[in-house]
Amino acid sequence: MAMLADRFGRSFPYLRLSLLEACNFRCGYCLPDGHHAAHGQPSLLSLPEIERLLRAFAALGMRKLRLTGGEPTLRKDLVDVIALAASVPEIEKIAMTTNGVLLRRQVRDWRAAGLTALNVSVDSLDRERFAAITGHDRLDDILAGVEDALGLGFDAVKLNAVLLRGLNDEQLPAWLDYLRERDIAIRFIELMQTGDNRDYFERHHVRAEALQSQLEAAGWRAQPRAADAGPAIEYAHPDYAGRIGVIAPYARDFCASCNRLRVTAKGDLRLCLFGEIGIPLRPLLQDDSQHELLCATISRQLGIKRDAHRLHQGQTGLVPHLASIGG
Ligand SMILES: Nc1nc2c(ncn2[C@@H]2O[C@H](COP(=O)(O)OP(=O)(O)OP(=O)(O)O)[C@@H](O)[C@H]2O)c(=O)[nH]1
Ligand SMILES: C[S@@+](CC[C@H](N)C(=O)[O-])C[C@H]1O[C@@H](n2cnc3c(N)ncnc32)[C@H](O)[C@@H]1O
Ligand code: SF4
Ligand code: SF4
Repeated sequence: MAMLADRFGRSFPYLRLSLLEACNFRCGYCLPDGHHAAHGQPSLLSLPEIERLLRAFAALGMRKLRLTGGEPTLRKDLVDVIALAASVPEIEKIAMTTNGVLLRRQVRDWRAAGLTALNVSVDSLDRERFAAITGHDRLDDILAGVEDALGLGFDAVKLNAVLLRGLNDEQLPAWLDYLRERDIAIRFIELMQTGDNRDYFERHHVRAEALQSQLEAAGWRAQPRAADAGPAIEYAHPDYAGRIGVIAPYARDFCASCNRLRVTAKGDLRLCLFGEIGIPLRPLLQDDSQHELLCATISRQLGIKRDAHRLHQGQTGLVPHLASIGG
């Protein structure tokens, strides 16, 4: 079967699957008022639907799956979802992005079910700042869960912090202390505008380039990217066990290395994080006999994937907030 490719020569080994839109946090840039269930919301994809979806993407060359949300760990059958993904032979990497609140209690179960990599969002190492940004005073618990995860033999454990002017953009020294002895990556993400966060964006957006120059001046060196890697440019330094990544979506040519597709919790294919259309796949996930049609539908849609987002023009596409698609 043909591998997924688009008009711009890009291929797509990486699928980001959102397991649900709900979240238990209230990050100021994402869900400042918390999650509110929409009336008449369709039920989440069932395990058989997820299995058909993963088998189709795997047949089309997907080798890395990321589970995301909302908060993916709120899904009651998460361990079954991970085990199901692990049973698809072509899928080599099963990663998840989480706010980390359930790490301490559940990370061993996720690892045992087959999770191979973990990204945890930690916007600040300062307890009060963390609570102010996320709406929850849970930093200590989350960091303890990260320590647990580091002992479980994951291929990678990474942290994510959204760079926020005036809230956490002067905390590099604390991060450097944290990274000195730990084999972990912290990735600083440039805040992205979405449909709902315009005022917050205007107040707190800060370009990531200044941080990159600062790192380079201090002897951090950019590392080569793997073909299935996410969008971070990762830097290493001989004096530190950990690494620093920078995700700079407003940088020139950011989208040239796009290698990922998304499926929402309702089963819509999204060709871009900031795309204008959702292609409903759920009707094609109802029976194993639909496999070929499902694969052909996904492949065909790649023909209309755009070269890049239009964030510089303030076009944020369908997403009201990144919890609605999984980032
Ligand atoms: N604009 C844009 N942002 C992205 C894209 N992929 C990931 N991000 C953002 O990068 C941040 C970190 O994403 P993660 O869920 O940790 O995934 P990742 O960076 O692909 O992770 P790795 O596979 O470990 O490199 C989130 O804020 C995402 O929204 C993308 O295709 N476009
Ligand atoms: C949408 S969350 C979903 C997974 C999980 N709830 C979490 O926070 O890790 C995925 C990632 O997107 C990031 N994110 C959310 N909104 C963002 C925005 N407007 N700009 C940049 N990153 C954002 C979060 O910090 C998180 O690292
Ligand atoms: S960034 Fe993640 S944890 Fe924060 S509100 Fe959005 S979905 Fe929830
Ligand atoms: S913004 Fe769209 S095109 Fe650009 S890297 Fe992200 S998903 Fe790919």
